[in-house]
Amino acid sequence: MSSEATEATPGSGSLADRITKPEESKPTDAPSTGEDGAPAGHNGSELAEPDYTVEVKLSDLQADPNNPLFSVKSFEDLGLDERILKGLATMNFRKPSKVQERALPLLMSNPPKNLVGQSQSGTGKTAAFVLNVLSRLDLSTPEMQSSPQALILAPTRELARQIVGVIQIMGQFLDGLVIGTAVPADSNARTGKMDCSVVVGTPGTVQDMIKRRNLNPAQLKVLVLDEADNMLDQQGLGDQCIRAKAMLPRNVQIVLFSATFPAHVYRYAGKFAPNANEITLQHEELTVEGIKQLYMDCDNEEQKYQNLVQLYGLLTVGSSIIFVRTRSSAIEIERRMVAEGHTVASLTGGVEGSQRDAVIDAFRNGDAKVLITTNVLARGIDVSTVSLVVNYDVPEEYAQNKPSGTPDYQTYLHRIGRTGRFGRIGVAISFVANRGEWEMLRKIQEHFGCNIERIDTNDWDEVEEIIKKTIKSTRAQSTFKN
Ligand SMILES: Nc1ncnc2c1ncn2[C@@H]1O[C@H](COP(=O)(O)OP(=O)(O)OP(=O)(O)O)[C@@H](O)[C@H]1O
Repeated sequence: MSSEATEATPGSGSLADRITKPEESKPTDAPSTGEDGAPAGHNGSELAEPDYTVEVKLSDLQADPNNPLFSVKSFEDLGLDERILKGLATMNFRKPSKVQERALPLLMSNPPKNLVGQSQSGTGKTAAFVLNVLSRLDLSTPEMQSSPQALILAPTRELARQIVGVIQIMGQFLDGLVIGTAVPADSNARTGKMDCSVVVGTPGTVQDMIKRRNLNPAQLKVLVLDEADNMLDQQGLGDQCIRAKAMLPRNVQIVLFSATFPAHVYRYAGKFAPNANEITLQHEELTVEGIKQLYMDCDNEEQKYQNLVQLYGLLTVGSSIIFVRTRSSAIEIERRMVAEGHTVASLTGGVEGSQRDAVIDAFRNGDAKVLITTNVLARGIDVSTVSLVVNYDVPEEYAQNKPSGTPDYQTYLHRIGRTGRFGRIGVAISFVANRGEWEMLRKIQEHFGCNIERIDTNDWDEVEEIIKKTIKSTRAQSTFKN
């Protein structure tokens, strides 16, 4: 796994920067929502796409028992508090997805039980754990409002901030709810106390805050690990999670979620969250149907760059993410493309937090449409306008016990899962420049039993037609009619 996802500088920042009350962040008018559910400005699709012809209804997908978005129940049936239902209504969430419908009764029953939950990328795992967290809070006194009662850990600052955004909107009608963000501070930031009801953060910073007594774990009732397989499997992050858990009350409810749980991590997850209820996927259910997977042959590394530039006009049709192996190649590709007059942004683990925040925020709101990044953004990031993912380098695993040329299956699935969110269609193109990459992609295809189609770069008109056609249907399906 890439070391990019680990935190560079555990620390803590100013209170004002880190703690938000929902009422402060509430827009003056009712939040505008994308037709699919998520509010605009919080990843929702506010796409005004006039030129499509096909419409796939979200309600049709949610009525199909074989679809991961299927449910028979409504949110009302799940016994949620009125104020939380009101929050969901502003997000235009009409019906739960399969994982939400299955997980919520298990999560919310008493006495609380641990849960290990798996569901495909983009199927609404965040809401599943956030709704349980919000349901379990006691906000009856100012003292409780400022006592951390739930702790949510995520592998990167971007994901932690995104989860904070979801809680802000979903919990906006819960008076007294205060949310704290515990992510590495910029080097000049001050330290502050986490006087809030929910803390979302990265493991190193959280562990550090507990140690420095800036975060009092005494009242914690729920611990959530998002992207749990990655957190538990990755050196550094795993240790930080274990140490953070050891500092929490013994009876805390432990909730682990991910789209992927490779067998060895799954066994370990069972130890981290003992006697847990389990929601798992069959191996053949892992891939998301709406993502069209393609690959392009490139003669050499330089031709990868040339192909990317050729693709550029298509990339800007929606938003797109280009995944590369190293920070230095992200920076180099950005430099060359910008020098040639293209507008692209890059985000890697090598830059200060505030700069990373500025880049991801620009990407979310559409100011930057092409984002070059490493595995640091492979997981969890939810930007519904992403219609194209490029694997500039096929993801490879670099574990000591793995021979070179071992594909990183999980990362492939998470990377391509940045598109095709909640029933949308997206395109994922992998560049293949040598025998090794070709072999890895072949293994990925075999592993997931999926079809990764070749597109011929000798005829760019045809390439354009294939991708545009799919992106066009992507856009068609981005505006769900409920
Ligand atoms: N019940 C719902 N109705 C409508 N939209 C929903 C619903 N639940 C979630 N969504 C939307 O679906 C998108 C994907 O949700 P989320 O980010 O939680 O997926 P995920 O399962 O955590 O994916 P990943 O594995 O990539 O982290 C979000 O934009 C979210 O707002």
